[in-house]
Amino acid sequence: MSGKYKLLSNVYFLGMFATIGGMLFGFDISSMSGAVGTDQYQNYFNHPSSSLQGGIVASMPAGSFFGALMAGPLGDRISRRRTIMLASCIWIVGSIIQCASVGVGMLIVGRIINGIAVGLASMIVPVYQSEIAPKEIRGRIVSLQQWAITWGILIQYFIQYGCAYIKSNAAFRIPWGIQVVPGVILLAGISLFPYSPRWLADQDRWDEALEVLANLRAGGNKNDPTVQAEYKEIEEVIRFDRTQVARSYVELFRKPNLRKVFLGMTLQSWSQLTGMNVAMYYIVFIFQGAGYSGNANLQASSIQYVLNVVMTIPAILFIDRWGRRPVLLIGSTFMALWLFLIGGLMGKFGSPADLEGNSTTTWAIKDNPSASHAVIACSYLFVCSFAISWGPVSWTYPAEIYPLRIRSKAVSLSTASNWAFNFALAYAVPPLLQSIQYKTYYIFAAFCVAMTIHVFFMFPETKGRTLEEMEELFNSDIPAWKTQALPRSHLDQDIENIRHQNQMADGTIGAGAEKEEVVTPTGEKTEVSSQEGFPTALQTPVV
Ligand SMILES: OC[C@H]1O[C@](O)(CO)[C@@H](O)[C@@H]1O
Repeated sequence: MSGKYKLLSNVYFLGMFATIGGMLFGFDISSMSGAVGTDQYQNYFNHPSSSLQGGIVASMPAGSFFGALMAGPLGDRISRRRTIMLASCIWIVGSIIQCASVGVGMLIVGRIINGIAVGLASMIVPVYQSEIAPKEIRGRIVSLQQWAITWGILIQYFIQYGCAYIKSNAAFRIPWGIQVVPGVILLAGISLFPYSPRWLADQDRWDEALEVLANLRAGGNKNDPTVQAEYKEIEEVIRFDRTQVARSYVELFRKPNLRKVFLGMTLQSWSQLTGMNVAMYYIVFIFQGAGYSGNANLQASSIQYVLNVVMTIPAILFIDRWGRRPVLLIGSTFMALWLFLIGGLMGKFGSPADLEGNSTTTWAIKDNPSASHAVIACSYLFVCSFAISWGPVSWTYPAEIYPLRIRSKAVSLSTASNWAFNFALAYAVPPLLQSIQYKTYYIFAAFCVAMTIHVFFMFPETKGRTLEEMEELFNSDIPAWKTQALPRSHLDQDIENIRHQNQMADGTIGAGAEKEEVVTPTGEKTEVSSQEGFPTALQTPVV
């Protein structure tokens, strides 16, 4: 392979670059946070009422919901790669419309269009990443998506913060205009990227699939045992898939897919029900409740966005070693703890508050710096607990559990669930904070307890399995809490077999048919000649 294309076959580079799609998501989350507080914005749009402002904010997640649903069929039909290109184009158009808005109507149209782009990208980027990544680092590569989201939130927050100091009447437009830049970079970059090898194989473009796989895994060597074994597995699964029911949304809700589809959708819904986006959208209100105002509030908020970026890094580095289940379980247990503490501290040390010019914060801690600091500390710890766990895993898990024939549509549904709850909470939280004040945190804490129980009993461990093996894992009767200790992936054994066969063909080792013990899915032990290789992908070597 020519050196020029080296980068374009480096999984880290491809995975990292594709996450610019995730960055758009982050931009989207904080694209209003700074603008709404400026006089220029308020005067230009005639001081939108709070419900109109709510509509302006929520128009983006609403667009994203539909974008995520559209991404599934598009990803199958025009390819993952072209869907990312399409998302970039739509994003550029939406950003230009927002930046040039001459009224609320145009602003909302621009935000809906941007939302559609984000919905498309938020669904298809993790699918593309998971399909190009080898199983050993798949969790890490897909987690980059969440990292990019956190960067997007942070960068956009600071751009808006900075623009609030520019005296021009048009300053509030600058952050929306700047959004065009990542869209153009993503479009230009992705147009040079390879197609997903799994998508190519599914289109019967087998030679190209093998070529891309060889480039991604072995510097272009198609005979490399790793490439051969993975290619063989993809081929087996696609042939098997074709004997199954036709691909349609209806199939998603039938056995054996229903369980996986339900898990993917609930995982994404739970990730929103942790209350993390309350911390992202309404952090100013939380800190007002803790007794912070003005600049102190803005600085405290920015620390939280920085923590969100920093604490996603350990997840990226270690997710493939730690596994998905422990990370989810520990994350939600701690989040429940911090939320109960925030609610408890506010309940004990707070009192009804009538904050001038703000109708949302009706309960606050006054003149008790220790209690205020404790609430802020818990809120930071909450963000850290989310960033290291549910943030990345809520993307990794759905992108890896579905078979190819339904992957695109099923990830569409799980991503759309994220957006549906994102939208609902963006609306529901201000009135909740106003009416039941600090008790709102107890509701989210209770959700965190519920999700911990749900994960413990229902979510199998997926670390180190190939995408093709998931079928077997989810259809087995092994209880979820025992899946952590299952034997290693059979792909590793297949690779060893191919290597062994190659050595025999080379004459490097003797022709004696060594016997190896394997366990079939039904639990029987049997001896297989390693000379023959493993006849099907369904055997699991004894470890
Ligand atoms: O990092 C926080 C962000 O992460 C997400 O949950 C996506 O995984 C967003 O909804 C949220 O704003």
